[in-house]
Amino acid sequence: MKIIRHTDPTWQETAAALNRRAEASDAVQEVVSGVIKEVRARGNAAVLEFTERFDGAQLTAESMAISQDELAGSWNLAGPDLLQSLIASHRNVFSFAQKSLRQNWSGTNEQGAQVGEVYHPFERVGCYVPGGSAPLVSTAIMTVTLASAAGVPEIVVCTPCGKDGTVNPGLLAALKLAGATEVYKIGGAQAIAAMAYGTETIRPVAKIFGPGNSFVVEAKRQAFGVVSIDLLPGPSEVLILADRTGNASFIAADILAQAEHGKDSQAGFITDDAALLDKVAAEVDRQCAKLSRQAQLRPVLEKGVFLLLAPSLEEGARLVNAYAPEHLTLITERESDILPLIRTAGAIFLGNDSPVAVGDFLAGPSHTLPTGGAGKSFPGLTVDMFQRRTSIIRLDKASVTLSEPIVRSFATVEGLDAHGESVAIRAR
Ligand SMILES: NC(=O)c1ccc[n+]([C@@H]2O[C@H](COP(=O)([O-])OP(=O)(O)OC[C@H]3O[C@@H](n4cnc5c(N)ncnc54)[C@H](O)[C@@H]3O)[C@@H](O)[C@H]2O)c1
Ligand SMILES: [Zn+2]
Repeated sequence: MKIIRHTDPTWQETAAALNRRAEASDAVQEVVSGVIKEVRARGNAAVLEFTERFDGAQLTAESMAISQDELAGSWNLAGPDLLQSLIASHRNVFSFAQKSLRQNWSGTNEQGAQVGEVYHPFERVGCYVPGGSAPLVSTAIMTVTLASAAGVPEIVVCTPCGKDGTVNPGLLAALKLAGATEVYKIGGAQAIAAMAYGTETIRPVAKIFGPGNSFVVEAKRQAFGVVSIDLLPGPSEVLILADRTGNASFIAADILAQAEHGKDSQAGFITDDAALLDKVAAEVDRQCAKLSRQAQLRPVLEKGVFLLLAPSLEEGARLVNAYAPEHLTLITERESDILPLIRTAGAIFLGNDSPVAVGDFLAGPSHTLPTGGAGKSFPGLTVDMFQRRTSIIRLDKASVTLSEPIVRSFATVEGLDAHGESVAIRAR
């Protein structure tokens, strides 16, 4: 763990380094553009080759698709305990999504023209569900459920398989419950390219959703334009901002829950209370010893965890905004002062009793959230991202007459006399 104090001589530089930008390394960009190029040119053959190279699985064009029977059968393999939990989580996520659906509306403008917005679900979307280091059963619920709630008829899912070519049955059960209509057991940049450009087996989608590792996220970024995308949800992270009212054991538990994701995940703790900082550091060490995923925890604790003593909670909030964390936990007796200052967090967890893990699995908002600083430009996944909006305009004689002089002056200055005439001809 890195410990940083505002009294350190290097404080300014360390604080400035927390101001992140979401960009993939040159190496990742290069690998991904190579994969996309191959998949565009050679379709299935390239997808299958990359699956063998990166996932160690030998698939064929037929075996890369999971049949509806296999999907339905997963329900019996998943076990009653997991099924109950999937159903509970799905209920919360579906009901949250229904509340944030956009509705059609229609009104009149100042000239009396009818104006409004109409929303339709996308016809065909792609959801990526990560599976490289763990089967992200929860991500199936947290993306596909929103597509279903928006009424998308064709929901394609790609998720990587293990070396033996299988996908965790619990993950398949979650996909079935959430409403996936096609599932392919491919992952990484090759899966994103297949959904964006299509192959002999996978018809292209209009928009791609869902989190993944740096290869997946970079592939979505490079496919943007051919398809639209939701956001850039990469390796998971948490930041905790607390004053003296923070519970050191709870805070340490959340840091460790984050660190066990392993690899590129990050956890930070910012406080204005020096005694709390020391207690949290001691608690992290104490609790870590009892956990099972030491291989994932140790490297993250070494490189990806920092504890920071800030001169004030306001300065802490400024650092939070610069960092733009995926998850922020805010614990303070001055919540009404500090909460309004936070502008870039993907999701905010309030108070000592709100573990991030409940947001990961159950609470209701999608856990698919911007990471790596992308929170400055992107919000987390919402159901309306599965709705395509269009606008409606209708005029009549009265409103066209009232609009005409205004159009004429724009047309004159822009030198577009046919525009002016197309309105005048109706107003006369
Ligand atoms: N931000 C969010 O909302 C959110 C939610 C859930 C998960 N996540 C993150 O998603 C990530 C999932 O990552 P993962 O790796 O477990 O699964 P993944 O499915 O995203 O990635 C696995 C794929 O990456 C490809 N790959 C691996 N190494 C490669 C290489 N060297 N070159 C090219 N391709 C390669 C492989 O094709 C493999 O199928 C985690 O970092 C997790 O934190 C984020
Ligand atoms: Zn998590």
